Amino acid sequence: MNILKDILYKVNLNAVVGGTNVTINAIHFDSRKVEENDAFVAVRGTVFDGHDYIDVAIKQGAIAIICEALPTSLVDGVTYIEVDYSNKALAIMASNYYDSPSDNLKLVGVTGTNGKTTITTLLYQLFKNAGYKVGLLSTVKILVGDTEYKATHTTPDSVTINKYLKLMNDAGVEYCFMEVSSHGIHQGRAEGLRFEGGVFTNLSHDHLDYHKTFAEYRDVKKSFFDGLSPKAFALSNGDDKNGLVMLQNTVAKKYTYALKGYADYKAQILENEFSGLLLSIDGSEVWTRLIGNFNAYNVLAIYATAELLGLEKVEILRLISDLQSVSGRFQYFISDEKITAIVDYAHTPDALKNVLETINSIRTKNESLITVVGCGGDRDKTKRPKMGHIASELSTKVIFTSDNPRSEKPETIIEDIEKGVEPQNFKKTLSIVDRKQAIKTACQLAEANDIILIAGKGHETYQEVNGQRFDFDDYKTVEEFLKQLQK
Ligand SMILES: CC(=O)N[C@H]1[C@@H](OP(=O)(O)OP(=O)(O)OC[C@H]2O[C@@H](n3ccc(=O)[nH]c3=O)[C@H](O)[C@@H]2O)O[C@H](CO)[C@@H](O)[C@@H]1O[C@H](C)C(=O)N[C@@H](C)C(=O)N[C@H](CCC(=O)O)C(=O)O
Ligand SMILES: Nc1ncnc2c1ncn2[C@@H]1O[C@H](COP(=O)(O)OP(=O)(O)OP(=O)(O)O)[C@@H](O)[C@H]1O
Ligand SMILES: N[C@H](CCC[C@H](N)C(=O)O)C(=O)O
Ligand SMILES: [Mg+2]
Repeated sequence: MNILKDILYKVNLNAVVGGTNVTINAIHFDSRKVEENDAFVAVRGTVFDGHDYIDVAIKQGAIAIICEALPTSLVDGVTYIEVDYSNKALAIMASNYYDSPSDNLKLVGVTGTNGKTTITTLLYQLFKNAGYKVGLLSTVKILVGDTEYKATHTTPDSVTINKYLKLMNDAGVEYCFMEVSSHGIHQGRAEGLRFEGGVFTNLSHDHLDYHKTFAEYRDVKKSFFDGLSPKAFALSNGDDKNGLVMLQNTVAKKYTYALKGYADYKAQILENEFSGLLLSIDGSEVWTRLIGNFNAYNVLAIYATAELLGLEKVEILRLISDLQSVSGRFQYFISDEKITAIVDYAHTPDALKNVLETINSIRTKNESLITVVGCGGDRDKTKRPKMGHIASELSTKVIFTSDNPRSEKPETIIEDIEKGVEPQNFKKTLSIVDRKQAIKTACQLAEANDIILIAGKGHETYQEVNGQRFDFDDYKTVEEFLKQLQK
């Protein structure tokens, strides 16, 4: 669809100057990408204000400007549209432009602090193995059927989302599972999409640099459920303190899942080993390769979602037992020297605590747990001491190191982490700025039967320093060092 009038369908318009019966080539929110006959949507961001780039966009060929405040001088031949909230207008326009692609498949959004990638990726796997054509929008990658695209965000901008949903339509995709991040909700990236269902995982400390307070962070997540339609389902974690808050005002059909409290979908952990989890779900036993208590929640959420989407219970249980673990999520190997190396994406205090507690519940007293961990630069600083505290309290030894310092000084980030270490735990800790050296040291310290946890970067294959991404892969690095040590 490329007539401006049609692209603006369902957008709340405050003012229109100029004609809307014009043909638009593409929609952009970045002036630097605008070309002849495009529409430019001026968005107020965290650093810049798109309104300052309206003139630049017009010089580059924009023939329609969508903005929250009309410029004082208008250019002839350009159509100006004033809206309340550009981000929302952009998302609705993107959906119209790509012919409402979310109407043509069953889209399920997963939100919460941790577990989104795990749940969406495993739902993708499960539905694929059930014989359907499936799509995935995740932190790790975007999949349109079997075709893979690079992901730059957990939840991409609305134009990108709709572009991929359209590709999914063209490829005959029936189900799409997508991560819905709090930044994504707050910036309206998922506005205007038709969701078949929404899933809430859990809420714990993260992104308090962006959302300022925990209440604001919670309310942003909740607003995703508030926006679901009466035909959709809203599935929430009943054991999470904020699980029922998410369902408070939604008009969608409400369901809960829980291991502890009362819920529509219940599970119990029967066995929790390094090789996997034995669960009882809705009275049936099922074995899965996924490890740790927190994954019992993920598996239950997957089961409930598949059931709500219409799959047979017996079939779902069979498919769950076939699921392969997700890259960078509790990904582990055991070296010839019997050292276990685990790479995990735990980058929040709660995730780190869960992973360490899982390892501690499985390891014996004679086996040491050596943790290598850091915190991202230009991200929530208040989680740093918390992660330092948790890592040093729950490990035998800890090496603090760098994890995407971005524009910050890595030494300063490490100092912030160290502030959370209790005096009695200081002797357990070391700080090595270079992540490669930190991993090498962990390998040298480890003895047979010990466990090395490398947390925070999971699937990432880079280290981001001052706007540049250098190749770096936790899994490959630890694999190489443990091999070298064998010689
Ligand atoms: C903090 C944040 O979320 N920023 C996102 C936001 O950018 P911004 O608000 O900083 O934009 P800005 O640079 O201030 O610019 C404002 C507007 O002016 C425009 N502009 C700017 C300059 C110019 O010359 N011309 C021009 O038109 C920009 O295109 C933009 O539309 O909007 C951009 C477009 O959608 C995003 O790419 C960008 O993500 C940045 C790169 C980012 O790192 N985001 C992270 C924090 C993020 O979104 N993470 C979540 C996952 C979090 C989780 O773990 O749950 C995610 O979903 O990925
Ligand atoms: N249900 C869960 N509850 C708590 N922690 C979890 C849960 N699932 C996974 N984790 C932990 O959180 C880490 C990140 O998991 P995952 O990538 O699935 O989360 P995410 O929500 O997609 O994160 P992001 O916000 O970065 O996209 C895992 O490596 C694991 O340590
Ligand atoms: N989606 C999260 C990922 C954090 C991963 C960690 N390795 C880091 O760079 O802080 C973020 O952008 O905050
Ligand atoms: Mg994710």
